[in-house]
Amino acid sequence: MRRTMLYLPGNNPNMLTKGHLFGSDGVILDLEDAVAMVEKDAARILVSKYLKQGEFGSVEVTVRINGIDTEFWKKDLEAIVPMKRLDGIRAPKVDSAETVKILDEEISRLEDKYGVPQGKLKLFCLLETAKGILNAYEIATASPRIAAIIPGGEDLRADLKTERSMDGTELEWARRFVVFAGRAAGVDPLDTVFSRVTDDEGLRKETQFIKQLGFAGKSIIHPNQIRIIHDVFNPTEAEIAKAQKILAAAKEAAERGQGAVTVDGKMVDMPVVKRAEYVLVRAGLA
Ligand SMILES: CC(C)(COP(=O)(O)OP(=O)(O)OC[C@H]1O[C@@H](n2cnc3c(N)ncnc32)[C@H](O)[C@@H]1OP(=O)(O)O)[C@@H](O)C(=O)NCCC(=O)NCCSC(=O)C[C@@](O)(CC(=O)O)C(=O)O
Ligand SMILES: [Mg+2]
Repeated sequence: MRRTMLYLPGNNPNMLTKGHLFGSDGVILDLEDAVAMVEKDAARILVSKYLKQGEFGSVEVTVRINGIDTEFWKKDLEAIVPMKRLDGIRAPKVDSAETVKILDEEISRLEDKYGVPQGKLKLFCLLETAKGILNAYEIATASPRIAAIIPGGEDLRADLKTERSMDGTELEWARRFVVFAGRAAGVDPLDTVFSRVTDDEGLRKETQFIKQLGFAGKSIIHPNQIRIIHDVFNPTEAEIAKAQKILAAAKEAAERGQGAVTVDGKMVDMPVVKRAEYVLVRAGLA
């Protein structure tokens, strides 16, 4: 599950040490925008050291490298690819399949060089420009490494020459498009960060909205955001009971040779069964 992926600034030993203890599904050790230019080299060394020696429990560990238009990205990859505890790479500002190919080739070269199984490292692509959003499907299908596509809301707002609103209207179309592209490609659509770290109600509302759109989870910047997002994504007891009732009724119907049946006055057919199964997957019961 990728309900929550917590950013840990790569130059902050305090956050790198305890970041995996808060209960998020993943952590993102950041070498890009959370790290000032003068700290880039120090952060790379620190992150590499944490991947080598640090304890991350069972969370999914990714590193956000710098963009391929910078002088840093190759050095970033060289420092992290050999490290056993790395599960994936979050690439910023991906705007075309060509960007994915460049990243893919370099990661493959380094996997070969360091004896890492080919394809072990997954790619999480941040789409942070209008061009990147429009190319979402070709990006999502550009390599078997792609695990997720993610709109980078803050950079995208800058590219769109708009501002952050309370309800995120300016991102609505991009979010819907990323969900369609991700689901069509069979990769996870993950949402961008919610920047108002003390606005719990705002976060809950936004999470309910993006879950309803079809996102699989959300990037986060503060540990306090984890509980709220899990609360929204985790099925309730009532949802679990309903899903179990639907699956039992559908099984009985199938045994009688019926494809559709009524449960509590509503039709249950194959798509409803699939959704019920997904509820149980999210509850960890399937
Ligand atoms: C916001 C703030 C400064 C607030 O700090 P404050 O210190 O005021 O918070 P407090 O409440 O006082 O912290 C209480 C205790 O929790 C600890 N604690 C807090 N945050 C923690 C954490 N993340 N990990 C572990 N520990 C944490 C803290 O160390 C303290 O521990 P202690 O001192 O021991 O009591 C802090 O959270 C923070 O730096 N966040 C990460 C920021 C970041 O990474 N930005 C870049 C990624 S986004 C981006 O790039 C946008 C994107 O590119 C992509 C996209 O959308 O995906 C786009 O374009 O959209
Ligand atoms: Mg960004």
